[in-house]
Amino acid sequence: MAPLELAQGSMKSGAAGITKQASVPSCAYVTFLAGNGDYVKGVVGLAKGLRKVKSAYPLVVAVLPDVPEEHRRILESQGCIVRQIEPLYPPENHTQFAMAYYVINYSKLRIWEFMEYKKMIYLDGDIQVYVNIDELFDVPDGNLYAVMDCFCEKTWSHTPQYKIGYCQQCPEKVKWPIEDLGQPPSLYFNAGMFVFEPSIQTYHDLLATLQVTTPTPFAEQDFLNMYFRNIYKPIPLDYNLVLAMLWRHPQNVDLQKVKVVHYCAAGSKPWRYTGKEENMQREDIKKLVQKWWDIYNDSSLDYKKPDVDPFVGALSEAAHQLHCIAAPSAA
Ligand SMILES: O=c1ccn([C@@H]2O[C@H](COP(=O)(O)OP(=O)(O)O)[C@@H](O)[C@H]2O)c(=O)[nH]1
Ligand SMILES: OC[C@H]1O[C@H](O[C@@H]2[C@@H](O)[C@H](O)[C@@H](O)[C@H](O)[C@@H]2O)[C@H](O)[C@@H](O)[C@H]1O
Ligand SMILES: [Mn+2]
Repeated sequence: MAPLELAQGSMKSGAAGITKQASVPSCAYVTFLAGNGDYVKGVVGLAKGLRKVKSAYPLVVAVLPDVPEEHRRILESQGCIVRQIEPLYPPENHTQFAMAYYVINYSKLRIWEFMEYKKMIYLDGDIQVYVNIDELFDVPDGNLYAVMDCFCEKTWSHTPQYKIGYCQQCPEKVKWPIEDLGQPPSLYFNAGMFVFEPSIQTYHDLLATLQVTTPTPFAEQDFLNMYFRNIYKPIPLDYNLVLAMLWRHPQNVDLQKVKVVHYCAAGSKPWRYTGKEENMQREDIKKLVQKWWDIYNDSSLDYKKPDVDPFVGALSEAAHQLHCIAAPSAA
């Protein structure tokens, strides 16, 4: 039998007996799930999509307490690591969110507390990964990486940029009138996908800052853009195709190169798709929705628990248990 390979960061015997080796923080994908509705289908699809592209990293699902046990079991049966988080709300205010349900999205901020991971890639549950993006775990530390959003949908009609027809996706088309409106808005990312580093200091500062920040229409997306404006680094839209780009900025999109699709346009959630909303009869939209369903319905992509020889399993469990025992003092 091949020599037993214990789990990384497990116990190694040393001259002075057992010495504890600190476990190395790893990386993971993380998504967010709230409620007992149908978004769980989005997360199952995401888990299967990451498996299809052979990602080397697990998918953690941060679930609010209102996610039912049955949905949690479904996610665990698909190989997800389910972690409950507590809801997080902005200060009381009469803000009109672009979508009323956006208020629950502030709970996403809890993922900064996932300290067992050195770097994580957050993905909305309405995102699908069609090409492996594990390379993003190798980006330099110290920044938040995400794709620039688009200001052209009606959801932006409350903003000055929408009113004058300015969008960061085509800044030359309508120049920002500095003399009238001052500096143009900072580069603004879509918060459906970002690469970040969990940090307990950042987490506590996020929560403290949230409590003294007036909520705005795009809820936690606006807040994250304000908070990380000095360390935000744009990455190519291939990593998060906000669907509206297909009709708002087709010149910026090459579907052959797109790796990640974000089904955030009204009516585009595949598990709710009826084709009735504006733009939903486009051939590219119909193809992308079908592409999502092909993965969701592909049983060959279901998680298969690895077979573990009972002896090996017991030994590795014992090693894991030992890992938690403090090394005897040298004295
Ligand atoms: O009822 C809900 C609403 C939102 N979400 C989660 O919050 C994310 C952000 O919401 P959504 O994607 O609908 O916002 P959009 O990107 O469409 O603006 C979703 O992808 C889900 O991961 C959820 O789990 N349940
Ligand atoms: O809670 C605010 C949400 O704001 C963002 O969605 C918006 C944004 O992308 C707009 O630019 C689009 O016009 C709109 O369709 C889309 O729904 C994030 O995708 C989502 O994760 C979440 O942060
Ligand atoms: Mn989304």
